[in-house]
Amino acid sequence: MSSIDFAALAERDHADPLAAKRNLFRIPTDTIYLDGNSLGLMTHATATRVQEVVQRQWANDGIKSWNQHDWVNLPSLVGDKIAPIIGAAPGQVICCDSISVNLFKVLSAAIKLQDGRTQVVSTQDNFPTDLYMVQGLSQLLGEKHCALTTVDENAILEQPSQFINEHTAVVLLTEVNFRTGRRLPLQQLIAHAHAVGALVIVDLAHSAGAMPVELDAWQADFAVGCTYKYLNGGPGAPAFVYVAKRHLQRLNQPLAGWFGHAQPFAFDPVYQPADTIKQMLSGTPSIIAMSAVDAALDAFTGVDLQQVREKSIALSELFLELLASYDFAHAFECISPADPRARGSQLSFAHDDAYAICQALIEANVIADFRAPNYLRVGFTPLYTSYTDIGVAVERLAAIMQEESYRAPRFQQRHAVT
Ligand SMILES: Cc1ncc(COP(=O)(O)O)c(C=O)c1O
Ligand SMILES: Nc1c(O)cccc1C(=O)C[C@H](N)C(=O)O
Repeated sequence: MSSIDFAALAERDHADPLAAKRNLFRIPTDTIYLDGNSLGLMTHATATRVQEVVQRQWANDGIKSWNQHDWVNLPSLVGDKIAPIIGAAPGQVICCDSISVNLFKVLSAAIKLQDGRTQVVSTQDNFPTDLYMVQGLSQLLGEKHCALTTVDENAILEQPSQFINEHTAVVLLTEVNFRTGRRLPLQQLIAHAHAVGALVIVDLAHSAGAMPVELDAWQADFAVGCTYKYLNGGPGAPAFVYVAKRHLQRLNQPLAGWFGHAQPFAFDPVYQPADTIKQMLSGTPSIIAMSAVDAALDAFTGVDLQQVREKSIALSELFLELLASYDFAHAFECISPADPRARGSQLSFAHDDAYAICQALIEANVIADFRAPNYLRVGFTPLYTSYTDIGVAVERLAAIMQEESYRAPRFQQRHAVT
């Protein structure tokens, strides 16, 4: 048995320097949303902006809007808004396509820069699309030009020289593991890769907006990330890609589309890439979706990402502490690192009944998610998750576990998206 001290949690919310940011978001009624690591919530400003783009810009100004509302520069404007969140100086980030497509562009370009080296090293448990993109490129170019080696996360940390060495062309690392929430020490791994002449591509899907990221200071070569998780850009929102300034003049990305041309409206039959980050564009940007990202990013105005990180750690530690006070806690094996500095902004628990428990939580308006084979994930978004939220979530979880309501047949039925 346990009882949660909600007065103490309310005090922590009162003292929270980020508390006011919660008002910028549409929080579904009576809902504790712990899935911002998959799809962030919508801001009020986003809804207003999408209305504006659709009802006024497109409806009234039609094609004139490319100039009148600067639609044509939206990818780089949004890129420059994302840049400070990931520690990049202006001119190195652009918003476009998906992580998958952007990975294909930077992987191909990086391999080409390496002139002779062919090995791409990544982690076995990386998000599958990252590995698929290397496999696809390998099929296209042939194993002799691009070959994937996957390595266990522990092994890469314990013996970096064994896996990242003079044979390695590119190291592809996701900072935070989507399944376990484990955070890799990127700065250290980038330094090691550079010492042996390898280039590094970083996937920031679970980092951007959740913690400080210092791409320029770490000297990352390339990075990709999505805007639909902690940046709250909306379902399928366009992703971003970072190319370090030092590579911009000598890059050759293969999805050479007209928006990446030096002069798209010259309609030149011969491709001539822009010499700026715009060369990473391919086709026409999705303006409505990108406008949603643009508006959502305003929630980061004045935000200190160190404070975001501190609150993320405090929320996750609170979750663990409250959970531990219940008898049923022993059945939840936390597979995320015990040291909060080695985690992203989520906790993952292995439990034999994780799927049914997750469904029961969702029915109780605690939105968590499930990842195969038996992991329950809870994500913390410091801009809108409160300390009281954590108390309510654990209290509702306790009711589900104590009453064993998750055993009901309706919670066993699997959905297509989990
Ligand atoms: C680490 C990581 N990379 C890539 C993706 C997917 O990228 P996209 O669907 O934008 O191609 C995800 C989640 O969807 C992810 O967690
Ligand atoms: N991108 C997603 C989607 O289009 C549908 C459902 C979930 C997602 C996700 O973001 C999955 C996510 N990358 C994960 O960490 O599991």
